[in-house]
Amino acid sequence: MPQRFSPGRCARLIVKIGSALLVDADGSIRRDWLATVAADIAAAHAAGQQVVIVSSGAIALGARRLGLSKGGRASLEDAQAAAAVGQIALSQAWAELLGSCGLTAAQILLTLDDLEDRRRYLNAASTLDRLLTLGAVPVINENDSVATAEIRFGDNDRLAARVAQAARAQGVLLLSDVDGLYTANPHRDAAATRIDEVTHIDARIRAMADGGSASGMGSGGMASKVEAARIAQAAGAHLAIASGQRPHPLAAFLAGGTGTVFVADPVRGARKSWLAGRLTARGTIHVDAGAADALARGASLLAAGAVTIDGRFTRGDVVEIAGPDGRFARGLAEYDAADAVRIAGRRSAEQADILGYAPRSALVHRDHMVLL
Ligand SMILES: Nc1ncnc2c1ncn2[C@@H]1O[C@H](COP(=O)(O)OP(=O)(O)O)[C@@H](O)[C@H]1O
Ligand SMILES: N[C@@H](CCC(=O)OP(=O)(O)O)C(=O)O
Repeated sequence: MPQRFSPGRCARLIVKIGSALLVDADGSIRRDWLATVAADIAAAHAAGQQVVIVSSGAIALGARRLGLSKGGRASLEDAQAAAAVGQIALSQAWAELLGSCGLTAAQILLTLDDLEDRRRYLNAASTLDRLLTLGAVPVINENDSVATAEIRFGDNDRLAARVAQAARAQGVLLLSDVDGLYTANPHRDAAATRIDEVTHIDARIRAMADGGSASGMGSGGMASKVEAARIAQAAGAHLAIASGQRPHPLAAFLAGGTGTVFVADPVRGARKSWLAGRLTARGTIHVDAGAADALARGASLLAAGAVTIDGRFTRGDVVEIAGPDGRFARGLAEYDAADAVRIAGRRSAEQADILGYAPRSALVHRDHMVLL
């Protein structure tokens, strides 16, 4: 295990547990195994660490109880119903198992919007902070019963990375049925080898990860873990993928077990890190090559460099910025879309006449922009 991520030293650690680990093939909770995870968390807690659990499994658990096909994922309505039934069983199991180790479980169910909207994000962050300070162990899942197709994470990997950001955690551990990122899906390619450390996620790394879930219970596959890693890195947290197949998986990893570590980027400001981790944007500003170069060197985006503008956004909304080679930055719009369209490609001197008011210094200011 690379020395740069020492999970035992993280004051705050997020541990995400996938459906395939939590739920048996017959649809029941793997209680004995889960008890060993609870014991590991209690040990970490006793050593002074604050641990947040992101627990999948509601849909898989509920599907069995409702007799739904395809693990409850045949339709959005099935998944919503299955989650409503499964989540009760899941919370009960966590409350009992953590309780028997002397810990207080605290459930939080989040939707994508709770973390994408800055005000709601700050609200969720302060709830988390308070719970951790009070010594409780937050157990988080997506609120699948009300999540809709458009407004949902759909996988708990990216949710865990966003939670790490909200909790200002130093590390995320994704426990899965596979012990890391391989050069190809190891279930399909016997020659695939595990990668120990990734500092920069590029197209080559993304191409290694399949989106499908071999167990048929999970949803994200490796692709969502790599995307989660990118969010965590940008938030200044290390992320590791490790196997949860055996009892006491957290203790095994903390003791130096194997896995793939995605090394954190240098920490940036809280707002920029929130921006980098966002999953949605209201529009896209397409810029020319000159503007793309200027932004890469740290400049603000001036209206003169904009070529076309897509989407409906208002001032302060998050927009993506795409150059000739594709999307490369994200920031807060200084104008509503309608005004942005009117001044796109125009020099500063022309803008006041077009707008009828004094133009702002940029379409997207560099203080409210991150390069991806
Ligand atoms: N490059 C890869 N390296 C490792 N596993 C991969 C890769 N590409 C795809 N996978 C698949 O990802 C699966 C883990 O994702 P998933 O089933 O969603 O797990 P979880 O329920 O833990 O989120 C592995 O079992 C494997 O089949
Ligand atoms: N929120 C869903 C889990 C979705 C999910 O990410 O599953 P997994 O890929 O197993 O971590 C549930 O509780 O069933």
